Amino acid sequence: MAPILSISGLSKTYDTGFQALKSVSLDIEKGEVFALLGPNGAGKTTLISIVCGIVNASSGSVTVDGNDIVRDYRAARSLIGLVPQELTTDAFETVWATVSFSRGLFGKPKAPAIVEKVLRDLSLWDKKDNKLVTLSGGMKRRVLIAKALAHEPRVLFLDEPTAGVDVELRRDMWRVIRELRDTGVTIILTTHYIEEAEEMADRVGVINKGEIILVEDKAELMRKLGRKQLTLHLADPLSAVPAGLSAHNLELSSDGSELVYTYDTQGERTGITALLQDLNAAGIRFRDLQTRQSSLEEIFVNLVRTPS
Ligand SMILES: Nc1ncnc2c1ncn2[C@@H]1O[C@H](COP(=O)(O)OP(=O)(O)OP(=O)(O)O)[C@@H](O)[C@H]1O
Repeated sequence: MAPILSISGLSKTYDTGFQALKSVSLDIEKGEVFALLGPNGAGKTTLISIVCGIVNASSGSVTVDGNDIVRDYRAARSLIGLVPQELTTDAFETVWATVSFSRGLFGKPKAPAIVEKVLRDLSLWDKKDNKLVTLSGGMKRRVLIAKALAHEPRVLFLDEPTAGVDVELRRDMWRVIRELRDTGVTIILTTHYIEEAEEMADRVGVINKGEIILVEDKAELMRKLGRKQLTLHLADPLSAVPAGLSAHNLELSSDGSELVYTYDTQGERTGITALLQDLNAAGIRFRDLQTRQSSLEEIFVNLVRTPS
């Protein structure tokens, strides 16, 4: 299946001479949730702004469902919705008016039934006559999404959808985004919350200093780069790792009560069997054990860490 969004060799140098994007290529499949992760200033907003026609690229091309964003800009733009971070419309408008107006901006004919469906899907229907100023933060965020959906885009960009919101609202937003995905909308979200990517995404792309340094299926990424730790809770504390166990990659906790073994989930052998045999031979008994996989957070920090 052809990708719904295809970005090819995209570069951007701002007037200041700063190169914010360096030949970025990326294909987004229809119906997926793609999380673009990156530290501050990595180029996420620049990338989205180019695709949405807000910023011009210096070179490269982008197509949306086969429509070039420069040559066929009308067709391309009508397929895209953008949920910005902030609500900038008139605070004294009603929800209904502001969402209907957004549809008009794309030259689409009035369609009360579609606006109604969008508002109902986002649980905003009973707020339709409320002025924006009277809404809670969570409801305002929903209005932002409703505005971006009013012209029935097939690809929805969410720029930091949960920046600065509390945990409850974040979970609420995640549910809303999942429901949208279930209706067939392709979703691309930028975030610096690893938890968000881990929770929501089918695939993860990492951008750093204007370059895409990795694109991977999320589960595959965690499997590939993930390291696992096996913690053994000892029956009797040790003062040092016994010499007989020095061949294993072991660390002893400061109170001597736990041995931590780190291994690569990618390795042919984990080494756990040999470790357990050697522990037995050394007469070390343990009361309990647990394993822990690295989180996307740890993987991400390792990826973007500048070598010192
Ligand atoms: N109009 C502009 N003129 C010059 N430099 C710019 C302009 N807009 C952005 N930049 C620079 O380009 C780089 C990338 O910015 P961008 O906003 O795309 O990053 P980001 O990944 O979205 O960051 P954040 O997570 O902080 O939003 C930054 O160094 C920024 O200072």
